[in-house]
Amino acid sequence: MSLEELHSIFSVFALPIFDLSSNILRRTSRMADWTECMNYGIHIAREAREVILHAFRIKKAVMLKSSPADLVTETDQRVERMLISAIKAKYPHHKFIGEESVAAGEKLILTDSPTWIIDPIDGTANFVHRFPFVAISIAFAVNKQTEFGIVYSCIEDKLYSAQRGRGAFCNDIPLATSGQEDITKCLLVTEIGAERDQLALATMTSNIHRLLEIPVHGIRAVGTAAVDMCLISTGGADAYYHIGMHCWDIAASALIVSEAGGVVIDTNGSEFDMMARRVIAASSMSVARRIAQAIQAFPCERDDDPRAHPQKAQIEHSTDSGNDVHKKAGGHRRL
Ligand SMILES: O=P(O)(O)O[C@H]1[C@H](O)[C@@H](O)[C@H](O)[C@H](O)[C@@H]1O
Ligand SMILES: [Mg+2]
Ligand SMILES: [Mg+2]
Repeated sequence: MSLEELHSIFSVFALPIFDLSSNILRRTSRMADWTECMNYGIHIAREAREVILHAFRIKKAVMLKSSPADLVTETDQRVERMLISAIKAKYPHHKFIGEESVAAGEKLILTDSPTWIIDPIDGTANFVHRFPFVAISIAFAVNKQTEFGIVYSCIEDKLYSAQRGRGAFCNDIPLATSGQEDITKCLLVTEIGAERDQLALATMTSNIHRLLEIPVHGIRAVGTAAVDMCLISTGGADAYYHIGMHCWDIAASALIVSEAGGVVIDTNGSEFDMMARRVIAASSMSVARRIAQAIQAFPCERDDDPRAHPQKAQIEHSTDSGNDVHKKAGGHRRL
């Protein structure tokens, strides 16, 4: 009987054993070595990359989610299905939070159980337009703490990985942030996101304006939050900030940045919370705090808020990227 099943039985009686079993789970996860799990995650990410590389080159059926800029394709759904079924086959008691499973109506609940947090294609708009920055992001959490993170930038063939307490790597080469402490010497990355309402757009553009006038050296947007953040871990950029992304976009890369010697905080300056949909990842705390001081956030429902992720109305939209964009019937999307 798994510890999670033990939890559910004894928690009903609220017996002292319940505390004992959760303490066992905590101690076990602290002692556990998740290397074998991470290596399996890397193995299936490599398999998923082959599917993405093939689909990258061909015409795609594009569907819309929360806005005309929030795209999804059959490949996103197929890759997520492939990853989750491969993991279930090896680790049947593990839990999952997947971007496209949540979009299809699954509840987003992070428990103490071993949980895989998956974005099958981070940078779907790039994928649709054949803009060559498309990543698979896989994080693994136990007791709500990320134990390892994998970000595979598929077209670049750069596999970023980190295990808690054991450093960060890109294609097995150790990573280190720039360590930059002077905001006026920083190159920033951010994302414009899929929000197209006036408040979000005004907030995003005023944040860019305020940061540029500090001044900073520049601001870039690669189109995938996961790769943006991995660039901080390489020292290729010095800080990333974003409001509105989801846990699956950044759970893996947040660990990769911190294991490369960077800092990851909330945009309000408090401790990072992967469900809050706000993040600053930086080469140093002084740069992170300076960005927190300069920017404002627009309101976002937490990822783990039960009211979040309602089935969004599907919007008709045409695109000039040579792909067919079509309306999805209402209700849950097939996965
Ligand atoms: O939907 P995918 O998985 O492509 O994730 C991207 C979001 O769609 C953007 O809004 C967001 O701004 C980031 O670009 C994020 O990577
Ligand atoms: Mg994403
Ligand atoms: Mg995605």
